[in-house]
Amino acid sequence: MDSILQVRQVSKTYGSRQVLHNVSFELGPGKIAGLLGSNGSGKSTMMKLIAGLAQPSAGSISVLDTPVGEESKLLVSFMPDRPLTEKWMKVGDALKFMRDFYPDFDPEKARRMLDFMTLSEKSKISSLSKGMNERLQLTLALSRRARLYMLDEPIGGVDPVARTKILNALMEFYEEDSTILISTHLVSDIERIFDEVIFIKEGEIILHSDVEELRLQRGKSIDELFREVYAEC
Ligand SMILES: Nc1ncnc2c1ncn2[C@@H]1O[C@H](COP(=O)(O)OP(=O)(O)OP(=O)(O)O)[C@@H](O)[C@H]1O
Repeated sequence: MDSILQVRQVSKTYGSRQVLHNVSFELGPGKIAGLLGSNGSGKSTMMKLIAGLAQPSAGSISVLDTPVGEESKLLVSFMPDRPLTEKWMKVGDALKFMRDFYPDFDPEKARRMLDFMTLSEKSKISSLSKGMNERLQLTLALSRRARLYMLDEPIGGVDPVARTKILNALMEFYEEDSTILISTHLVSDIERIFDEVIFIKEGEIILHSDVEELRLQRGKSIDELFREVYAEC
């Protein structure tokens, strides 16, 4: 398998607290993978390390054989769980900001996505609802021509209608040769789009599997399995 992402024996410690324990996994091209875990299991920390926004305490990460650093940031588009945009901006300013910052940002794709999302370039970001803001952040992240997209809780805290819209946009605008890693604990809404899932519990990977194989093997939906595994958390 050609690997897009390689995570090798990564640990992360904050002060005296170890939040990731010897994590290893790989993702191939053209996959949508779910990074699933309950609150505090280490999903955001893992994504920040892959995005190069924090350093592992041990181990190594590479994207398309490029060790995580300045160069790998050009290959990875990251939608963090908190917006990168400033509240004073209008949606159009956010597009300009992205174009100035990232040479691979595609303004045409962003405009098509904004239409799909029923978002106007003239809207002030501070006036957007949480669901609309999530739509904007997803638009900005997916409008880069990256090889790996990472979306941290893209449907967190939004209503079911907005969730469906966000997931439909993801399927509509996803480039099929790229790879997407999506963190969430809201599994039932989103499991239909995953090719594979990674379960992370207390900073350790406890399962990494193809979704179809897992459903066949266990005779359960991913959501049912998730609820079983995290029942005691
Ligand atoms: N900068 C930090 N300093 C100290 N502890 C941190 C820091 N960032 C995260 N943690 C701790 O690391 C653990 C994992 O947090 P993380 O945000 O990665 O989990 P998560 O799975 O994304 O959770 P959630 O679903 O709640 O966002 C938590 O116990 C958190 O308190």
